[in-house]
Amino acid sequence: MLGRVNHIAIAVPDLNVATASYRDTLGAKVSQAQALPEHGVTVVFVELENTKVELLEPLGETSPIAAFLEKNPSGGMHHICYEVADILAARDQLSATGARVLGTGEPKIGAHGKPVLFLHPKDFFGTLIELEQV
Ligand SMILES: CC[C@H](C(=O)O)C(=O)SCCNC(=O)CCNC(=O)[C@H](O)C(C)(C)COP(=O)(O)OP(=O)(O)OC[C@H]1O[C@@H](n2cnc3c(N)ncnc32)[C@H](O)[C@@H]1OP(=O)(O)O
Ligand SMILES: [Co+2]
Repeated sequence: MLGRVNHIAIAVPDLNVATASYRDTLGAKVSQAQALPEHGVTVVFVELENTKVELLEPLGETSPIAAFLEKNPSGGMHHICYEVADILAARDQLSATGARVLGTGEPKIGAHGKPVLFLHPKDFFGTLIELEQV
């Protein structure tokens, strides 16, 4: 079911500080910040040769990363995003095994303009998984 790692996400308390650190200290290529109100986050992508790192800052009162940052105030690794060829087939296959698909269960359009879904971290060894259809 799984294809490539599309990105690894890090929740950060201050996106400007984190972006400057990746750009100026680590010498990485970084994207412009993108606000995604439907997802409750603002994102910057760090573009690497073999994958991307997604820096996430909470946006709005009901951000899904707010509780995570309360528990990890200096930030932390938040999720890993795997590519899948058919997100609805992946969802149905996973649901049949008892894995919890988060939210309504219907894919939303993610930061790359493609359908995404999230799987509960308690079902995958403490790691929140995002699936992105490519
Ligand atoms: C789509 C735009 C962009 C993109 O790439 O295109 C993004 O990636 S947006 C990313 C932000 N969106 C999401 O994270 C959506 C999915 N997340 C959720 O639905 C929630 O955050 C959820 C269900 C993972 C946790 O929410 P909840 O309100 O239940 O928070 P709790 O603090 O009560 O957590 C319950 C339990 O899970 C542990 N937990 C929470 N988050 C994580 C995590 N990121 N990694 C590992 N574990 C996590 C938390 O510690 C609690 O454990 P407990 O043992 O009970 O303390
Ligand atoms: Co993501």
